[in-house]
Amino acid sequence: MRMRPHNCQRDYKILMLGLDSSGKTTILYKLYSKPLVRLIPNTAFNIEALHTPQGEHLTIWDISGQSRVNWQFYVHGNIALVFVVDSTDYGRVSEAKEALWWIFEGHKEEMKGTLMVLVYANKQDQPNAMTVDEIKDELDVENLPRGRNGRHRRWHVQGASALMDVGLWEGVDWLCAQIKDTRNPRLQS
Ligand SMILES: Nc1nc2c(ncn2[C@@H]2O[C@H](COP(=O)(O)OP(=O)(O)OP(=O)(O)O)[C@@H](O)[C@H]2O)c(=O)[nH]1
Ligand SMILES: [Mg+2]
Repeated sequence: MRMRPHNCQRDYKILMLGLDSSGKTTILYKLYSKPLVRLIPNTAFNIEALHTPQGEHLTIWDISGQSRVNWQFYVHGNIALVFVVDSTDYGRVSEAKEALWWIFEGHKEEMKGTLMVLVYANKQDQPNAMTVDEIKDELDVENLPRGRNGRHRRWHVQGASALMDVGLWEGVDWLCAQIKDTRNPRLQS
């Protein structure tokens, strides 16, 4: 059975980035290929809004990885970054790391409110895929710069196969749990 986010109650903007061909659009398509789906396609990006039966609302912006320069136009105002990696692409994993770090280091002001990083280690259906731990180490996710007021950014590397529809909702559910935590006054800093 699919896991669905069950604890998001407001509108949240979420940015999905990653190198070209990592699987972003496939992930988006799989996540929203349900009766709840509302699709707003565009040439450079896709936006999908999910309304769950409980009234939760996530808006995910899927930006093409082909021209990374364009990413700068979308980095502002996202509560979370979803970064997608092709786990089979050993030749470009260092480029993926460089891209991930550039998002944060090159856009400190715009990204300061982005408190969560969900990495999809995608294409796990392939036998030669790097593991979740390998992707975590290759991207050095643990050491990403801190957010607003030096606040620790929460991160999670989720093994996934967009093709087989595996791991995607687990990632979304993690995001929703983190978003819920940010509303918890005890955890505000
Ligand atoms: N084996 C496998 N292939 C996948 C998976 N996810 C995506 N693909 C394939 O990877 C290719 C690229 O997928 P896209 O979703 O178009 O990649 P993208 O990240 O949106 O690429 P850009 O829009 O160019 O930035 C397609 O041929 C997909 O079928 C997966 O989990 N496993
Ligand atoms: Mg795409």
